[in-house]
Amino acid sequence: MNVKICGMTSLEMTRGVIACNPDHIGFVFAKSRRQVSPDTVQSILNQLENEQVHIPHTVGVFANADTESLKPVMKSCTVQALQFHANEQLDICGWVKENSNMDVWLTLPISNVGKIDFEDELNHQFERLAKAAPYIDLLLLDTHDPVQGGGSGKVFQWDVIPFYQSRAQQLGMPLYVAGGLNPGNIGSLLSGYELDGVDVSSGVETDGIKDMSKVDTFIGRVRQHVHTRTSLPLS
Ligand SMILES: O=C(O)c1ccccc1N[C@@H]1O[C@H](COP(=O)(O)O)[C@@H](O)[C@H]1O
Repeated sequence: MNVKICGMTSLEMTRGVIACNPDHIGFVFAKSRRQVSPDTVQSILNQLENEQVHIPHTVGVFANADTESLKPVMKSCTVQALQFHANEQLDICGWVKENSNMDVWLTLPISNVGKIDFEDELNHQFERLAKAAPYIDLLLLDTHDPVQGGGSGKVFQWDVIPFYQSRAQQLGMPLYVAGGLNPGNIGSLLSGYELDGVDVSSGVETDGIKDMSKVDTFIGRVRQHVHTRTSLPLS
């Protein structure tokens, strides 16, 4: 069971989050109040390397990305995975693999729709990603957010998770869950579902800034639910 803490915006915040021992940290390149530039991220990573801090697997987060928007990150930043939200065109997954050695994480947006619509949505999503599947390393479920594509702090109806788990397993892809997680609801998510990983941003913040006490409690609760699966895409 892996845990990603997303939305680092400063050196001090990144240092504090890393001290809580997450498996992945995320930097948001999408338009968001958490948006950071590739140069800022690289300067944070360089400084931590100079301090000999052990840096976890790093993920860059995009929404509605096109290849032009990826180029500055691929050129000047050493994040190890790119996470795509709200991408209409999935050719971008193959393009990343042809042009870098970065992992590709694809987010599937979950709307809180009724059961019949949900089955249509599920089929549509997996038909759409079939062609790009060879280039995708990991699937992430997040609450559909029509405005910025993710990071809304809202929970989706978790009872759809097993349907996505079985499709992800058929494709041999790990499945992570995000969307409105926090120290108060993570225990109930993990008691109900055996996941490969979880991802959080808003729920470990106070007044829009990462709150190390919440980060530490969240990660501690995830660690209580450690499973034995080990073959996950940590570079
Ligand atoms: O965090 C953001 O600002 C963001 C912006 C645009 C797309 C994705 C974003 N973050 C990702 O959203 C999910 C859920 O976050 P939350 O815990 O509900 O706030 C997570 O995967 C973040 O990486």
